[in-house]
Amino acid sequence: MAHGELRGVVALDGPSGTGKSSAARRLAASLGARYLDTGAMYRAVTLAVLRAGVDPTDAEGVAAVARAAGLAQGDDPEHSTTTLAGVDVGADIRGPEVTCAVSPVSAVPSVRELLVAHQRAIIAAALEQAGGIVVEGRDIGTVVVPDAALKVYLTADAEARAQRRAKQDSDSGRAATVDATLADVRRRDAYDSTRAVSPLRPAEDAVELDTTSLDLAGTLAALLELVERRGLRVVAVGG
Ligand SMILES: Nc1ncnc2c1ncn2[C@@H]1O[C@H](COP(=O)(O)OP(=O)(O)OP(=O)(O)O)[C@@H](O)[C@H]1O
Ligand SMILES: Nc1ccn([C@@H]2O[C@H](COP(=O)(O)O)[C@@H](O)[C@H]2O)c(=O)n1
Repeated sequence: MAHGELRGVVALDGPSGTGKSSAARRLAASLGARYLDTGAMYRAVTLAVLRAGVDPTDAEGVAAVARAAGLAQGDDPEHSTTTLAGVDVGADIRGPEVTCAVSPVSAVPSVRELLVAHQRAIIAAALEQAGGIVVEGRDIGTVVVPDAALKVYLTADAEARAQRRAKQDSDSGRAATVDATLADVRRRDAYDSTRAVSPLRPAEDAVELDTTSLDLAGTLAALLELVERRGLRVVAVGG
């Protein structure tokens, strides 16, 4: 079904496993918009840190690696790419070592400064070229794009999120029990929401959407309705 085109920025924030990436990608694709996965950018810097043998809690070492990493993040919703010095790292950034170390790396203020500037540049170019972009992460509505046309904060019960993530891991050949995944989800959310800089929290003007009892199609439908209600969908003449 054609949904018309998005105008402006849709910011999707929320804890781990609430469906941000899946929903954001589909929303962008169905609205002819660009898509930015900011979590992939923090993951790529974390991969570079681990490869360099730097301690993820060593703020100065981490910042130096981030500056030299040569990170590039694509914004095509059908083919989201993440590269370091021109080499694709899309699969490597999803491994357990990166997932375990990404929160401390993301808490380093100079890493956030560097990546937020990078994200704003990608967003500005996308708005100029395509007119609309869906951006997902933890601080999009609060810090990266505080004037986003629509801010949505996705939530879901921790157990539902752990079940989704465990299924995703087992589908992609990574064994993980729901209990271990639940512990990981809780650990990461606690770290992300209590860090000093840009903690995970809903923007004051964000719409909260609980996806616990929704499937992906239901989440997408709810998002499309919010876009529609805000008047952010432009239908081409004759479309
Ligand atoms: N509403 C939903 N109902 C059922 N499963 C869902 C729903 N939304 C997402 N999923 C599934 O849950 C898993 C995690 O979703 P996704 O990666 O989009 O979450 P996320 O919020 O981006 O997580 P993270 O921040 O950790 O990257 C995926 O396998 C996805 O297909
Ligand atoms: N805007 C963001 C996005 C992500 N993070 C950190 O990256 C981690 C991985 O994110 P995923 O969405 O890929 O799971 C996340 O746990 C945060 O630590 C961030 O700080 N800000």
